[in-house]
Order: sequence, then C-alpha cells, then structure tokens
Amino acid sequence: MKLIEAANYEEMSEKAADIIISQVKEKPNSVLGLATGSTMLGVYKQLVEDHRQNGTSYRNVRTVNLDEYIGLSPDHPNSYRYYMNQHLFAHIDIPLSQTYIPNGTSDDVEAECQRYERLIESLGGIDLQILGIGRNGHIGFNEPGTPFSVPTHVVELTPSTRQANARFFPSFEDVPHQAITMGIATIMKSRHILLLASGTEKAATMAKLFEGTVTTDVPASVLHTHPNVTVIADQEALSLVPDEKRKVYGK
Ligand SMILES: N[C@@H]1[C@@H](O)[C@H](O)[C@@H](COP(=O)(O)O)O[C@@H]1O
Repeated sequence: MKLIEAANYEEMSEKAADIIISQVKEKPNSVLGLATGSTMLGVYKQLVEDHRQNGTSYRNVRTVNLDEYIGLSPDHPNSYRYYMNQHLFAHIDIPLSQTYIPNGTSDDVEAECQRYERLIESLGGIDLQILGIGRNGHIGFNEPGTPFSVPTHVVELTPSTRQANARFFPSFEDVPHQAITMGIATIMKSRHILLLASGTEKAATMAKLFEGTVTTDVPASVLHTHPNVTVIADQEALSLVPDEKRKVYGK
C-alpha cells in the first residue's frame, strides 16, 4: 500500500483525477470501477473540467459502480445511478450503455448480484477501482464482519452507515435498509485500487487502517494484502496517523 499525502480535499481530488486520466490515456478502453459519496465529487468535477479543457475522451471506457441501494429506481434522486449521471456521465463523452451499476429494483436481487459479478468478468475485470471509505472502515457497502471471500451480494446496512448517509436523504427513515454491493473478493480482483479519504470524520478509521492489522472488523484493511493499492488522503484524514507510519507507507 502506497500513501500519497494531500494538503486538502482539493489537492486530493486533483491527484486522484490525474491518476484516472493517465489510466484512460494509456488504455482508452479501460474498465473503471467507480464510487459515490461526497469524497468523489471533487474528483468527478476535475474529470469533467479536464474533459472540457483537454478533450480526454471516455468514448471507449467502460465503468462499473461499486454499489446501489435496493428499492431506489435509476431516476430516484438518491440512487447512485442518478448521482453518477448527474455528476459525471452527463458531462463526458461516455455512452451511457457502457456504464454499469447494480439494478436496485430487480425482482430477483440475488440473481442480479450474480449477473453483475459475471458482467465484470465479461468486461475483462477492473483496471482501476476507486474507493471511498465509510466511517466504520467499510468499502463499497461491505460492512465490518463481512468475510473477504464474498463476491457481489445483498447487504443489510448498519444503523451507523444509514445515519452517515442520511444527509443525502430528506430524513433518516428514507435511507434504504439494504443495498447491492461488489464484495471484497470482487474489489480485490481489480488490477489497481485507489482509496481516497478526506476530513476529520475519517481520521480514526485511517489511523486503524495504517496500524496495518488485517481484520474483517475494518474491511478496508484487506487492501494491505493487495499488490497495487494507492491511498490518497488529506491532512485532516491523516491527523491521527503517526509520522512513522506515514513514512513507512509514503515510500
Ligand atoms: N457506499 C458508499 C461508499 O462507497 C462510500 O465510500 C462511503 C463514504 O462516503 P463519503 O464519501 O460520503 O464519506 O459512503 C457510502 O457508504
């Protein structure tokens, strides 16, 4: 795991966007694994700006998103499909038919999980997967305790995750109880993983991550066992990570 320190949210977003843009330039038909949440907004803004100014093209890129709420239709303003269209896809030249997100309104969500897993395989796997991190260390919606071997699956969201995401919804009661998420096994097959963290609310989780212990209690800790992970975090997110750890992972 390699740590890149950023001064603040803006710089974290720029550095992450640079990595994504280089990936797309080197391999124009890349499969990008995408994430949602507030952490990603700055990155998507940078990608859109770069597309407008420098013409980086996504015409041949395929994207697969990490997760989707069960019960929210694509045109629901809180669905992750809606988020992706609004913040990225509508502003770049990717055909929507090349953008994939689990279908949260499928009649058979178990079958949908299997279909999604096969779909990622049929695309040739993920070249670059972007991840945010939940306050309890979750990646995608893989909550603490989830075995690392699980592929795409249905999850019951913990009250703390529903609470953390309630700010996007009219009220806490409106936050769905379930989601479909790529499993940790799915995420770990990605060839390169980029994890982003910003702000003091992520500081305790980042301190746990950089302790280095691999445990299902902190789902993101599995990334220590992946050969190609880059973490970009700002100073607030790293505020509880001791200097010696920053040096070890910063090399
Ligand atoms: N499923 C998403 C995660 O993929 C995301 O990483 C996390 C953090 O979100 P934020 O970036 O808003 O802090 O929120 C949700 O739970």
